Order: sequence, then structure tokens, then C-alpha cells
Amino acid sequence: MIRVRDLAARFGERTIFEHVSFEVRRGEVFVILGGSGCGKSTLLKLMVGLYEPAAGSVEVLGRVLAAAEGDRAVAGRERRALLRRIGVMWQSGALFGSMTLAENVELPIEEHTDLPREARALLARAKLGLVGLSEAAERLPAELSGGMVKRAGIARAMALDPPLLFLDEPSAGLDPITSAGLDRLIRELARDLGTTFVVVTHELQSILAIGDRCIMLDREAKGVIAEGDPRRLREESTHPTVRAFFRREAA
Ligand SMILES: Nc1ncnc2c1ncn2[C@@H]1O[C@H](COP(=O)(O)OP(=O)(O)OP(=O)(O)O)[C@@H](O)[C@H]1O
Repeated sequence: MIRVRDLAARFGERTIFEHVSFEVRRGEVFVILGGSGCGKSTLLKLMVGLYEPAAGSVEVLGRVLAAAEGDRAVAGRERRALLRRIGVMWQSGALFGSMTLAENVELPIEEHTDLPREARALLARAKLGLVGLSEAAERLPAELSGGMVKRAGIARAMALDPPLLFLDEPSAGLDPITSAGLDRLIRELARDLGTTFVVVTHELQSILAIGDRCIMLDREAKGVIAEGDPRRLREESTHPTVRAFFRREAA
């Protein structure tokens, strides 16, 4: 689904990370983890084509979406078609406050298809049903709990049935029980719809609950310091930072 090759991110003179390579396989929940400021969000933005890499490339669904040599990446209509097949829920990706949940989910469908109003409404309802929000379709975001808002954000990201969904810190700001509910939803969607997920998080419980595989970025190392099944990393890693993270020990 995704192939990241020798990727580097720089802001001005400052290198955030370099030599980052990994693959995301079909149907898995892939977690990007690491401490604050190690570049998780930056990596996500590179993976969805928002930034141009300082080096390396990102291939998504068989196409080069981002490359240091810009002319290698898809452009124009091909790029737009590729981006339509990717769903993203940003951490700050608030819903439009003046619109109901159903209208929020309908928005990308309206933007990207010529479907008539009734069909759009039906699709939006179906997506809200998938995330357990059928009853809340006519409510405004301000009337919902934090967990419901996150679910609605996922429904909106899924509006166009993307095979690939990116979630930026989905459990940020949620209490542990709500966060566990969201983790269950992510696993269910991956299992039942075959959607591939890339999730940025530093919540250890979430990582262990949802992650098939993960990479761990590190600010000091400016790159990946661990890759694999998070449960195995917890048991077997000998890297002090990785152990500290998974076992909640001081490094
Ligand atoms: N657009 C930008 N311009 C300049 N520096 C940036 C930009 N975006 C991020 N950075 C810097 O890059 C570093 C990595 O930021 P990033 O947000 O990717 O980290 P993160 O791992 O997602 O952190 P957190 O977990 O705290 O959200 C930080 O030092 C940040 O200040």
C-alpha cells in the first residue's frame, strides 16, 4: 500500500529525520510512534503529499506521491485521483461547527462526485452508521462528546471509501475508556472493511491494542530506531529508548 524509501525531512538547516524506509502492507494497522517532536506529524504530512521530501520518496498505492526529485511524483489529474483514494483525519481536523454530522460527512462526497443529493445523504448516513453514530446524524459537533467527534471525523475521512486511512493522534484528549472504544472501532474497520490504517500516536495502550506493526522515530537518532510488532518490541527490544517507551521505564 505504501513504500517509503530513504526519506528525509528538513526545515531550513534543521534535519528532523533522514534515511527512513519502511512499507505498509494491505489491511494492516501500521503505527508511527515516538516521543514529542521526533517528526511523527511531519512524516504523516510527507506520506499524504503535503510536503516535498528533502530526500527520498513515498509511493502510495503503486504511484509516487512525493519525491525529492519533484518530477518523479505524479501530478495534475493523476495526483488528484490518487489523493481521493486516501482518507486523512488530522488531530486538529475539526468538523464544521455550523453543519450537522451528516452534512459534514456529505461534504467530501459533494466535492468529489456528481452524485445527487439523496445518494450523498444515504452514503453519509451509511458512514455514520459504520462508526456507531446513526442516531447523531442530525446533531451539531458542539452537541457531541470528544469521542463522538473523533468517530465523526473518521466517518468523514471514509466518505469516499478510501482503501487507506491516515489518523493523526486519534486518541489525543480522550479519556482512557473512550480511547479504548476508538481503538476497537479502528480494529473493526480494518477487519471488516479491509481498510489499511496508518496511525500516529504515542499512547502505549493504543499502540498495543491496534498496531499490527509499527515504527518508532527518535529525535536524537533523527530516524527510525525500531520496527516491527509492538508486542514483540516490548518483550524483546534491547534498545534503551525503545525499552523505556514500551515498559515505561526511565531510559
Ligand atoms: N512547518 C514547519 N516548519 C518548521 N519546523 C517544523 C514544521 N513542522 C514541524 N517542525 C518542527 O519539526 C519537529 C518535528 O515536529 P512534528 O510535529 O513532526 O513532531 P511530532 O513527533 O509529531 O511531535 P508531537 O508528538 O509533539 O506532535 C519539531 O521540532 C517542530 O518544531
